[in-house]
Amino acid sequence: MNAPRRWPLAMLRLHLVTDAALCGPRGVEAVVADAVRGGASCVQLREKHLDTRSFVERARALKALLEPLGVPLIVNDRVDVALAAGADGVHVGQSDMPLEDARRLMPHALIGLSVENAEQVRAAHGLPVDYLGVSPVFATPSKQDTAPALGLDGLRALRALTDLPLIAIGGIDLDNAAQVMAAGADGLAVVRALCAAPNPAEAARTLRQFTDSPAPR
Ligand SMILES: Cc1ncc(COP(=O)(O)OP(=O)(O)O)c(N)n1
Ligand SMILES: Cc1ncsc1CCOP(=O)(O)O
Ligand SMILES: [Mg+2]
Repeated sequence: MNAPRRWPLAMLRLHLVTDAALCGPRGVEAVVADAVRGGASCVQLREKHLDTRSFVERARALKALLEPLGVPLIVNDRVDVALAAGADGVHVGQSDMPLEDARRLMPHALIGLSVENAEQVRAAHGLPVDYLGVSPVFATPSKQDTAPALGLDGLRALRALTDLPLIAIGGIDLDNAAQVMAAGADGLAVVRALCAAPNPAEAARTLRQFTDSPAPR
């Protein structure tokens, strides 16, 4: 049995995962502000190259931006950074801090876990997790070290194994978002579709149409 859901599904529908390089000269904060205005319902700060101090500063700045808007901030990989910045949660993968340790350190946080196959989905049963990030649905240039793409059939197969909220990630864009939702995702997580969008607010608005009115499965 998983713990009762503490975070409403509505908060998980459209998950912006940041990429500072793709945000470019606009900067991460401006892109996040724009995407949230369009309907991004949660933000994951993902920094693979920042030093710890800069990571904490960026997380604090985003938390200050998002708190008044009621949009949760999740930190990728780093429980210490999430705690220091007062973030709402953390996203951990299969090689990151074990989920149970993250939960012990952040008892009330929004905690997500990456899963790439059926074994990992089964192993997540009973863990104190709020959502599973299912990846990668499609091949993506945004992350190189992934398992082979699941495809829509792979996503459907994982959907059949769990009632935990499934947030699909990897190669999701405006053209395939409807199919991904129809294959059983509860929400979408995207990097390029928002960080590289000429108009992140408009892109978020369009993606929200797919997450909020999914085609029948
Ligand atoms: C929502 C979501 N799902 C999956 C991931 C991938 O996490 P992980 O496997 O730990 O890989 P990195 O993002 O740390 O490179 C994610 N970040 N978000
Ligand atoms: C962080 C991450 N985890 C699995 S795939 C991925 C990158 C997704 O990026 P994009 O939405 O640009 O394909
Ligand atoms: Mg990770």
